[in-house]
Amino acid sequence: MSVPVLLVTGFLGAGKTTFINQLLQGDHGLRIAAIVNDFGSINIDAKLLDASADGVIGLKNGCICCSLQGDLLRTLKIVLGQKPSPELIVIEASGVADPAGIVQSLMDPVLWHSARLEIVACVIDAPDVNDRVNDPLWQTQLRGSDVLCLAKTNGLPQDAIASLKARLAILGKRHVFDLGEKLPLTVLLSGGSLKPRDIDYPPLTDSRFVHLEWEREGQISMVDFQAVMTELAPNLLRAKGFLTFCDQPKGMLFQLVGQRATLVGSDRTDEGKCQLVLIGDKKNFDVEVAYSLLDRL
Ligand SMILES: Nc1nc2c(ncn2[C@@H]2O[C@H](COP(=O)(O)OP(=O)(O)OP(=O)(O)O)[C@@H](O)[C@H]2O)c(=O)[nH]1
Repeated sequence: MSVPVLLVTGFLGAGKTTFINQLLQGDHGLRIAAIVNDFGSINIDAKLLDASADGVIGLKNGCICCSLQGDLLRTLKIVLGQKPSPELIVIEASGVADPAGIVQSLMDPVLWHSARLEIVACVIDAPDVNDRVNDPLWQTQLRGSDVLCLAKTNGLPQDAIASLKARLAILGKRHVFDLGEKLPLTVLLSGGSLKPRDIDYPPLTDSRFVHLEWEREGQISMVDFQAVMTELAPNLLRAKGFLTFCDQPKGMLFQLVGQRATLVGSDRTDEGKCQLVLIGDKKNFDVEVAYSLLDRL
């Protein structure tokens, strides 16, 4: 029998990993396998996904919408060969991916017999919509999806959420869910087209992003790190990493989306090691400058 595939897309930092973790922890009773695509070579998202998934496989060093299409198909075959086999496969696209490229790969007629694309869900950072609405990649991700899932609605008034849903409906998206309402998986899956589909536009090849990966053995100073990030943040779209700070007993997970940064204790850090990924727009993020600042830490 063919295993349904849920493809989760959405802009950098929209909330895809958080959403998938909620799915993995849900009481649906399904065996779910997750495939996660990190833009760089450091597999941060795979580490953040809940260990309860029936196998989390990270695909790194490229994007499954273009350079890693072959890897995606090979990985799906491995996942499908697991015993017992998964009842749902969730694929998390990287935040720079055009879902059309991934959908194209999944339309492979041989694969379709064993894994069928059920639905493409786009996670939207609700408070961020005004800043993103004219971004061509954001628009492409929206257009290539069957359902939209609004993340980060906690703290937004109900009428703001309702008007956002109405606005997205005008863009042709009838199925807009608020993730704050703890969406049942069955409801989400029922929003799909449930049949193979054609792509009616060429996938976007977006090379406007640059990223930097920085690793360091040993601890760093929190004050110095905050100073570096304060300098870099205005030119970043996304940053995430596991860090170990002097005088802190535990490693920490650092997340930056736009100008919102968080630092929380984490068990998933590698002992005594720092790993950081920064992503920005080529126009204003200077990787060399960023490296030189980080290397002073
Ligand atoms: N307040 C709040 N924060 C959220 C919510 N969802 C995600 N976040 C935060 O937003 C940041 C990014 O979340 P992720 O789930 O890693 O986003 P992502 O889309 O997987 O990010 P990339 O894959 O790196 O593009 C993290 O700091 C999350 O804790 C939410 O519903 N509410």
